[in-house]
Amino acid sequence: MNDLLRGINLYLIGMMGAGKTTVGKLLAQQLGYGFVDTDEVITQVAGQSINEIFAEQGEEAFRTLESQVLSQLCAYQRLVVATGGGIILQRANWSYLRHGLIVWLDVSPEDLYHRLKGDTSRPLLQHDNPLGRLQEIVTQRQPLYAQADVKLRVTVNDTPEQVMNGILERIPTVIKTESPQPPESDFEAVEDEQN
Ligand SMILES: Nc1ncnc2c1ncn2[C@@H]1O[C@H](COP(=O)(O)OP(=O)(O)OP(=O)(O)O)[C@@H](O)[C@H]1O
Ligand SMILES: O=C(O)C1=C[C@@H](O)[C@@H](O)[C@H](O)C1
Ligand SMILES: [Mg+2]
Repeated sequence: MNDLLRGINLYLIGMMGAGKTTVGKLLAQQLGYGFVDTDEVITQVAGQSINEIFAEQGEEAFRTLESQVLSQLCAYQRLVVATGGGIILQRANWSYLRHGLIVWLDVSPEDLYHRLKGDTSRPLLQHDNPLGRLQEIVTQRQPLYAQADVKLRVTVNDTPEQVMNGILERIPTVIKTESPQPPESDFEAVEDEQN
């Protein structure tokens, strides 16, 4: 698999709660890659939680930080990057994501709700109807997530290990391999014609 990937980064995209952080860590371990979580880097750089950044600086400031962090990752190879759920919203981010292979973990709003109910760390879900909010956000973002190179539908029955294996199985089908060298005999035939 590492020969096929030739060090390119893997970017996991998808809704909050899709499993990008959970599966990303496993995938990095399996590939011997480094692991970076953009949400984690942002909270370290800002010295604030995501809730605090949204409340004190606003979502736009968060999106600016997110874009800066993502752009800097292009300088590195052999990374699995768990992105924030909204990373796909800014057009400029797509050129950074396209630096590597983009993998979408596609989870239904109902399954996301099941995973995240009671969670207070995602500011966009601090809502009186979190399931309705998830349904709205999924509907808005679906066409953007669908631009990924690898699209993996994940259901409640899929363990993080199964999701990781699903990603690894699909990579060979989407990697653009270098065109193979012609066999030795073809070179000889060309040389023969020239002589
Ligand atoms: N395949 C899975 N099966 C069961 N639970 C899972 C699976 N993937 C993730 N979870 C659980 O769902 C929750 C959210 O997962 P995680 O934090 O990895 O999502 P995320 O995509 O990184 O979300 P965010 O965009 O908010 O960072 C966690 O409690 C995690 O343990
Ligand atoms: O889907 C989103 O917009 C977000 C997802 C999380 O990963 C965080 O980046 C933040 O809570 C916003
Ligand atoms: Mg995450």
